Amino acid sequence: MAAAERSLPLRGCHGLAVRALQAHRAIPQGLASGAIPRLASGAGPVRNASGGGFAALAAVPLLSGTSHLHKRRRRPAVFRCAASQVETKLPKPVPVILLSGFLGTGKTTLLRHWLETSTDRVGVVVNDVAAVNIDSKLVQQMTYNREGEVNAIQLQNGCACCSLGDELLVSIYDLIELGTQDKPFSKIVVELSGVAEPQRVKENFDQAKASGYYLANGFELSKVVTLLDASTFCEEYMEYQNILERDDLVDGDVGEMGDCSVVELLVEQAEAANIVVLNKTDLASKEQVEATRAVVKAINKKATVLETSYSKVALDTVLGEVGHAKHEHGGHEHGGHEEHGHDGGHSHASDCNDPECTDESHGHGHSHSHAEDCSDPNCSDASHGHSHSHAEDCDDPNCTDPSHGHSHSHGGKTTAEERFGIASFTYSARRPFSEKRFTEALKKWPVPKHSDLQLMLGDADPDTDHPMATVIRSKGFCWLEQEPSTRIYWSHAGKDMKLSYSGVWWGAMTEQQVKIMERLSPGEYERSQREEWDDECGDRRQELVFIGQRLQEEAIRALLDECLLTDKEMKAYKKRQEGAQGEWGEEMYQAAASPV
Ligand SMILES: Nc1nc2c(ncn2[C@@H]2O[C@H](COP(=O)(O)OP(=O)(O)OP(=O)(O)O)[C@@H](O)[C@H]2O)c(=O)[nH]1
Repeated sequence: MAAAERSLPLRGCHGLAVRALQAHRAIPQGLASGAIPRLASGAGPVRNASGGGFAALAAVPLLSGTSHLHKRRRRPAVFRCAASQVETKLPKPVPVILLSGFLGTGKTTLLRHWLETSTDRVGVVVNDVAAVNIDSKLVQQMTYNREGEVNAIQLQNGCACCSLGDELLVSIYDLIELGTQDKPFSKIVVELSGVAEPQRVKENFDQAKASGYYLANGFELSKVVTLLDASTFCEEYMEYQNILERDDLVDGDVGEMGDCSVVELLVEQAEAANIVVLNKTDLASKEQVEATRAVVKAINKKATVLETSYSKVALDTVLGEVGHAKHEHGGHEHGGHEEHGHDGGHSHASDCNDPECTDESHGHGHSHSHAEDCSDPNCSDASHGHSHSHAEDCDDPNCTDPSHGHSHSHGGKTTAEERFGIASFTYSARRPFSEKRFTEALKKWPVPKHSDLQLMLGDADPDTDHPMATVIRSKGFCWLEQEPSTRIYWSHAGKDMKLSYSGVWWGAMTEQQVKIMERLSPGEYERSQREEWDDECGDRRQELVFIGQRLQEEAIRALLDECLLTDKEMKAYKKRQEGAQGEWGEEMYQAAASPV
């Protein structure tokens, strides 16, 4: 084994768990090499070295935050038809679970747990606030469930307000279409970004359904699950109260108001949930967990509250917990679980005679068909046809109908930036960090740090003015001088930072190793070559996303740039690496080389 290379952990390449390896062995060949669905042709060239077109598709980003696919798919209003006209021909709607929670609360951990343990085929949409979707790169490896069936993953980056409108519907619609090519998905899980407001997403779904928008057919919103960090939630919630009481801040300092709004977002996410998961109980005291539970109950008394660490909540528990997502309207509420009757005192078959009611699940004796255009200029009922085509942009600034075209009109800002002052940027570089300077830079950052690596990160002399002090969440991959083959995962959320092994860079493998790993993670090598490759470094890189308020982007960039090897150091590094590539631990060979 090369001196610089530590033994390869059996946890696997690119985070692939041994369990996933076993699941993969059970995959029928025919399934792994299934036909490439029609959808693929619209998603750009899909090539797959392993011949597993379907599997490769699972790892291909079908949406990347731009609206090109959405624009291509927009059809004029004439294609819309009332739900009642097509209802009878549709198969059972696929339940959709919205997974929400503030930055770093454990959503991806939960999603990975579900994908690892699921015996059904699950469709996944991963939305991330930053331009680089780190979460999707972690989830993409979970291509197969325990039965060897292919899951499918769609990616979405960017503006929660806009892209979670009809682009989210497009993603779900595409997954449902994909399900018709093979075994349908038993459920679809949407991991919302940490700054998304689930209530807005629910409203978008409701409106799209009500309007009979074709993209909304085939699924139903089943649950909203919100994760909270039990170790930090209360403190943040209490801080909100304190700041509000301080007139000096409320009146004068708009910047500080941004801090208040983060808490508003936490509250909104808890409010919209059917199930609230108090996660990270291992980091919380008993009092913190109890206090969090009490606050959540005060915010949302109908939600079921679960406690766990490392997001160990069974998917079946979530699905079995309540029937349908909570619908609220007017003065009466359709409860999520025990109160859930979905009949607000009248049958759906009969007409509701509440003139104020806009709930599409009630019968209403409206005077025109949904297929026709409504000519009332003041009508805001999304279930009525309105006069502009989906192919065109709607210019009503107040319109929230997801079936209408809306250009991104935030002047380049996302809602997270506008409402909460939360921005993000990605730091990228193609040089390793000097271990010494990297360690020094992190030491002064005033958050507790953990590491699987042998780095001395203890926070001696923490600097409260550290450039990273305003970062709420940071994550991504890094490349260290002393770990030339190992992809290192950097994950920091609130008051916790960890560096862990995340497999081996593709660029550090021999040809034979690549072949073995491709069998475990079909399509991943190709994807990496397409998206992450550099002739000299392969996929080795620094790729770190920083999310926070009043981010000191320049200072963070300068700090990390300082950690990169200098030209002289780089020369010495390359010399050391010559001929150092390629040895694996025996156990890795044994696991990977077993017949599929
Ligand atoms: N100690 C501890 N760490 C946890 C727990 N759950 C998740 N983590 C860690 O917290 C970090 C963030 O977890 P993720 O699952 O990526 O969080 P997320 O909500 O998907 O993050 P964003 O998508 O960026 O909002 C990772 O380093 C996880 O390993 C937990 O219960 N206890």
